[in-house]
Amino acid sequence: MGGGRKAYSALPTDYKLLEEVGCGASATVYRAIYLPYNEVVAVKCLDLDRCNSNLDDIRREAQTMSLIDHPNVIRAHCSFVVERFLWVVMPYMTEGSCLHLMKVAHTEGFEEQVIGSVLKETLKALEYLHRQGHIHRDVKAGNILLDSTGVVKLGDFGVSACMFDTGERQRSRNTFVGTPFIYHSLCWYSDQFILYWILYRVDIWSFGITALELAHGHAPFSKYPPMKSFKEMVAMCLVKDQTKRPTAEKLLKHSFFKNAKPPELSLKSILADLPPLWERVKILKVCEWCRCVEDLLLCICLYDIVNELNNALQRKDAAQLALKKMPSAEQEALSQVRYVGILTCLVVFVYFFLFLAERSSAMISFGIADEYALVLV
Ligand SMILES: Nc1ncnc2c1ncn2[C@@H]1O[C@H](COP(=O)(O)OP(=O)(O)OP(=O)(O)O)[C@@H](O)[C@H]1O
Repeated sequence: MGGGRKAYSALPTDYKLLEEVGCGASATVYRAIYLPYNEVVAVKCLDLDRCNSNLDDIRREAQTMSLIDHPNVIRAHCSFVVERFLWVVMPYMTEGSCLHLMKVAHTEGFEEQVIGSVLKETLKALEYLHRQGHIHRDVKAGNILLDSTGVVKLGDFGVSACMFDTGERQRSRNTFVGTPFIYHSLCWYSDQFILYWILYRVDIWSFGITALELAHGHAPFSKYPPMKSFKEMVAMCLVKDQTKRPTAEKLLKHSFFKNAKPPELSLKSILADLPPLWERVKILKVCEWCRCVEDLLLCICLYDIVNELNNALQRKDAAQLALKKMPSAEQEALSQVRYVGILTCLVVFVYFFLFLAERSSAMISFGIADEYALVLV
């Protein structure tokens, strides 16, 4: 590897996998030690059996990822196949993704200052990628990684996104991502340039959605009334007509980013007093498990209620047969009482269901808060 970059070997025995620090649709990410340098790295293990792309496509994407050279974009040190997994070795980002952080400790989203810094760094990454002819296509809070010194990097570029792409999307990825430099020069001389010009703006749309994601729960336009510039910036990204969306370069000049603090200052507030990343992953897993148990209990409850209603109806039918001998006024009164009973049951059932549905959606935040308190104790 040239350009003064450190070389990393493709020997799995040179890496000691430690704790799991993240899990995506097709991959698990581990904190690891690269033994020859005694350096902490992240190893993303992609399950090739769960991927749609062939190995050559995946290799090419990983190679593209290793050509990236920008402080705000995660670059792969190297990648190689180990049994049915592709290992992608990359710098370890001690605080994980923004999504992760929000789930564990900022369920209401981040404050304006933090959002401004994180988004500005992300935008710098996008501006670089677009200038190089790349389209990220998977901009989201789960792919914005942070470290304890306030470094922000856009991750997951060109590897996991391609895994599930098929048809047009896959073709366009191969065209625009697989051969960026040649393509970039060629497209200046062809109609395809127009296509490229439009396509990269999908990243701007996702960027707008990511901005809302980071502010989620904040009701961003109410809790912080002065966020007018934020609102305006997001609205610019979420214009339906792609040609009217701004470029990353233009967005960077927006007043919302002009006032953004450097991340090493603003991120301190959200990173303070948290357990290490791998502990947080465990907490989230426990919460996920609790949610599954709650769902299971809900199913059992519903099953019992439906069973009970069924039995009640059967009892009613049996009683009606017996009542045929009774005088009609008495029959009427009794059946009215039964109908009221069944109706009450149904109303209780609906209320109970709504209550549990609401609880189970709120559960993850409460669960995390409780678990987190336990860890801190
Ligand atoms: N270099 C890294 N350092 C530290 N943590 C990481 C690193 N890369 C990924 N992670 C953590 O692992 C999680 C899963 O990573 P991955 O890239 O597979 O996730 P994803 O993009 O959220 O999933 P998907 O592939 O389904 O889109 C991330 O959300 C992040 O918390």
